[in-house]
This record gives sequence, structure tokens and C-alpha cells, in this order.
Amino acid sequence: MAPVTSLTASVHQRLATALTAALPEADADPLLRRSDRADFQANGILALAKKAKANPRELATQVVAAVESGDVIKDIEVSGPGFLNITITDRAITQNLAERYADTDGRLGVPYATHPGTTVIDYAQPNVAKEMHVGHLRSAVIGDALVQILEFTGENVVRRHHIGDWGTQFGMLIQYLDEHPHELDHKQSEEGEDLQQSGEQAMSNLDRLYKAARKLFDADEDFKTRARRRVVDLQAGDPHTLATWQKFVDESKIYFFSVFEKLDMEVRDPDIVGESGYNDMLDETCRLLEESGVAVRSEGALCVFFDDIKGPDGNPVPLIVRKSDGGYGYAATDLSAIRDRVFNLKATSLLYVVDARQSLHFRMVFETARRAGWLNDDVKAFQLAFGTVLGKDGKPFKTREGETVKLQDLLDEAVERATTVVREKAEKVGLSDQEIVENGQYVGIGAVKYADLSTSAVRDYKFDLDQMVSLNGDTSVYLQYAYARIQSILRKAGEARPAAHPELELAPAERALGLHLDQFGETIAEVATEYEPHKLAAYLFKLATVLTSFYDQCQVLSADNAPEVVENRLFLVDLTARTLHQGMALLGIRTPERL
Ligand SMILES: NC(=[NH2+])NCCC[C@H](N)C(=O)O
Repeated sequence: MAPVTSLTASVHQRLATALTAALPEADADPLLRRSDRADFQANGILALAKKAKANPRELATQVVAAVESGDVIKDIEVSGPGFLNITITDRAITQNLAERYADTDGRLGVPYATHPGTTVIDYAQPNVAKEMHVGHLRSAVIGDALVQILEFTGENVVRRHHIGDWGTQFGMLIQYLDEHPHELDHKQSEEGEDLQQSGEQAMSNLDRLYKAARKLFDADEDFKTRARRRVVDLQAGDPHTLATWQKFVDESKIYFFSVFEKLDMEVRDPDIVGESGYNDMLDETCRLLEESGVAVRSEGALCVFFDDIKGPDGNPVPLIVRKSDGGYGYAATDLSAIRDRVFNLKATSLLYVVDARQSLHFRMVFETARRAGWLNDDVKAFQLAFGTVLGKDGKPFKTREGETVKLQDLLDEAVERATTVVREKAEKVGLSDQEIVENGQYVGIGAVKYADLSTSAVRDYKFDLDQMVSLNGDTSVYLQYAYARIQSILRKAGEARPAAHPELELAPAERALGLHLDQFGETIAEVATEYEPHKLAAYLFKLATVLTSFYDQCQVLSADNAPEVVENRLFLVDLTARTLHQGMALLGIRTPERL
């Protein structure tokens, strides 16, 4: 299916042509914007006139005379010192939307990016043998949305879950498990045990083991020594030690997968390449950095120094690539991962969806990689540094007892509250028990995801379940209702089918809806280049509000309407539903048919 040229692009192209006719030497951008006064406003004439030392109003008048009007542009007039107000024809709107509607492959006429590349996204990276926290949730939700959005634009996306599966903390755990070999045994997995139950058991096993090992480590000097020896064994690749370590990784994955399943999110095992996955590259990474002079030895450690990168106390901080005891840390791993992603995976963009608290680390790592020549103008790295999740009280999100909140409990609570909301209307809508359960999940999980995605990622945001499942305001359930309401209208339409009628005159609310629908593709393109999923959320929310005003002003299934008006309105709402559905899917949120 051919992509649909947006109305903005059509108008832009006509204006640019007219501008070049009036001012041949100009590299003319008319700076077209949607406007409240007309459909569009062009603000670019003023600057162009200034540059050409021409009178702006005169130039604007020339452009108006040169513009090809008729099929798309209905009205164009000069306003103020040299702005242009542009109104487009109803026919152009309906025809444009009809083309989108006819696009049956689900793309709604949205074109692919002209120069897609390969983006490696580093997201959803919890740590082995540890509980996931709300920060991991945020990375997972934002990362997953960006994966979907970028893939939709035709980008080749490689997912990488850089889990924390390596480090000295494993010495203690491995030693403990070796001394208590049955601690990770599952109570012989019972008939019908599902991933959720195994996940919870896995985490409680790991948690119990971690606490016991920690206690012993702190109290027993001999154990401490044995544990330290295991770190050396692990790094030396001793097979037995590695096998025990692997048990922790496997157990943790059961837990991770249970959380991702609950989040209604696809994470694939081969995409989990944890810190340990780069062990074989660490030596060479250091050698390359040292040989090129990017890193130097300082007090036995291998370091990279920066003039302009300062730590929180204002003093310059070095990046330690290898410690003086020969051990490698987080930075060496990330630098090796960059080499892997650039040279093996052939990435053109590296995107890291990681907590803002790691920004200093990434600045130093990226700058080091740039100096080493691994990153450059053709291969860029970017950290989408997201803010902290706060509790209702505005403090970092904790339980009342000050403990980290268990993600599973949190998601369960969201689903529970959502189910209550769903149940209230269930009878009226005629939902079956199974639908109530399903919708409760879609609404609850959608609420958590949407709350994360609808504020700019760089900002901290408050985790407030009451607000998240509220039917009023900028929430996912509001959008889900908007979708379900359209489905209900389509069901009630009986014989009448959606069909575009470009010959019909449109009411203002219909034009507003149509013009907004036309911007779906441009919104996605912007979101994909700026890595700003909240702009897609904002687009969808606006779509739902424009739809509400449309209902206020235009009846769809009214006996007073001519049949073609009914058909045209059904077509408008159906395209709105498809756009909502597609947009929400890109955010990882389901839209139930009945709600
Ligand atoms: N390439 C990376 N360093 N990705 C981020 C990893 C996040 C880390 N596992 C954490 O929990 O904080």
C-alpha cells in the first residue's frame, strides 16, 4: 500500500513551490503550523523577506497569487505583517482520510522512514538475584514503546537487556549455595503451576538465599574468605563455580520473565545479553584504549580523564576502566558492549533507556568511545535518562515501612483497582466474567504503562494508582473507553457501514477530527527521531478529546442524518478507532473491544 501524503505535507509542498516562484533564490521553508484561526498558518515569509530585503506583506501577496489553489487549498490570505492563513477543502480532508482508511496493512498510510538504520536499544535490564524495582519497570515500559515505535518506522531494532549478572557479589552467593545445595530447589513444581507462581517462588528463594548469605558473610570471617576465593574462581572460569553461578541466572530469569509476562511485554531470551556476555572482550577493550592513549595508567588502575566532566562534588572524575587489582567494572563492560554493538551488530544508533542517576557514567563512557573512534557522527549513542518514580508524597517510591515495593504486588494492585472500575460498568455493557478479568488486566497494566509514558521521561513522576485508573483526565482507561465506545457505535450501526463521502461538507468538529487524524504519521516520525514517546501519548489523548467534541456536535447514528452522512461519520469514527488502537499498541497498551 502506498503511503499517504499528509495534508500538512501537501500544503507545505504547494507553498514551497509558490515561494520559490516568488523568490527564486530562496531556500524556502514556509514554516507551516496547525493553527486555530485557519487550518494552517505559515510564519516563514517574514524571515525570508527580511533576508531578501523585500517587503513581507508584498512577498506574502505574491505567494498567495502564485499558490495553486483548488483541490487542496480552499482559501489563503495574508494576515498581520506577512503571515499566511490557509484553509483547506473538505474534500481534501475526506479524501486523505479515505486513503488512510483503505490502507489495509494496519499502517494507516504512515510512510516508512526514508533512511532507516539499525538501533540497538538497551532497556529492561534488572539485576540477577535481586528484586526488580520501579526504575526497572520504567526502563522496560519506555524501552518497549520505543522498540515498537522505531520498528513501525522501518528501523532495524536490536534489543539488548543488559542485566547485571556479574560481579563480586556472586562470590558470596555461590559459596553459600554450594554449602546449602538445596536452597534453590523449587518445591517440586506442582501440576498446573504457572509462570506467575514460579516467578514469585524464584524471587522468594533468591531473596531468602541472599539474606542468609549476607548474614553469614558479615558474621563469619572464614565464610568471607571462602566467598572471596569464589570470586577469583568465577573470574577464572572454573566450571563448577560457573555452573553454580548459572543457577542464579536461570532462577532470576524465571522471575524476570514472570514480571515481563505480567507487564504484557515480550522479552526474548536471546536478547538478554548481560554483563557477563562481554567478559571475553574486556582485555582487548583495555588494550585498545591503552594503545590509542585514550586510557592511561594511574596508580595501577587504567583510567580515562576528562577536563569537562565533573562529579557531583564539582571535581573532575576519571573513568576507571580497570581497577588496580586487575578487576574490571561496569565501565569496561559497557565499553565492550559498545564495540559489540557497533562492529558486530552494525548499529547506527545506540539508545540506552537508563535511570538519570547513571548519566555521569554514560557521559564518560560515550566520550571515551568517541575518543577511541568507536562512536562518531555516523554512529551515535544516546542515554534516555529517565527521572525517578516518586510516591504520592513526592519522595522516592517506597512502602510505608520504607522498603522497596515489590513490582509484582504493585502490578497486582493496579489490576485489582482496574478490575473494580471495569466491574462497575460490566453489567451495563454485558461483560462476561472472563471479559471482566481480561479487561481488568488490560486496564490495570495499561494504566501503569501510560502513566510512565505520558509524562516526559526525563521528569520525575508520581506513582499514584488512584489517578492512573481514573476515568477522567489523561489516563489510558480514558483512551480505552474512547476506543470501546466507537466499537459500540459500529455494532449499533446495523446495516449502515462506514464509507467515505468526499463530496460532503464537513462540520467544524469533523474537520478538527480529520485534521488531527492526518497528523498521526508525523507524530510517530517525530517521536521516533526525538525518542519522546510522551508525544504519542499526548497525540492520542488529544485525539480522544477531539472525538468527544465531535460527539457533542455531531450525532453519528441519528435518524435525521442522510444515509451518506451516517456512513461518512461511521468512517470517521472507525478511522479514529483504528488510529487509537494502533497508537496504543505502539505504547504497549491493549484496547478491549467492549469495556
Ligand atoms: N548498559 C547498561 N549499563 N545498561 C543499564 C543497566 C542497568 C543496571 N543493571 C541497573 O540495574 O542499574
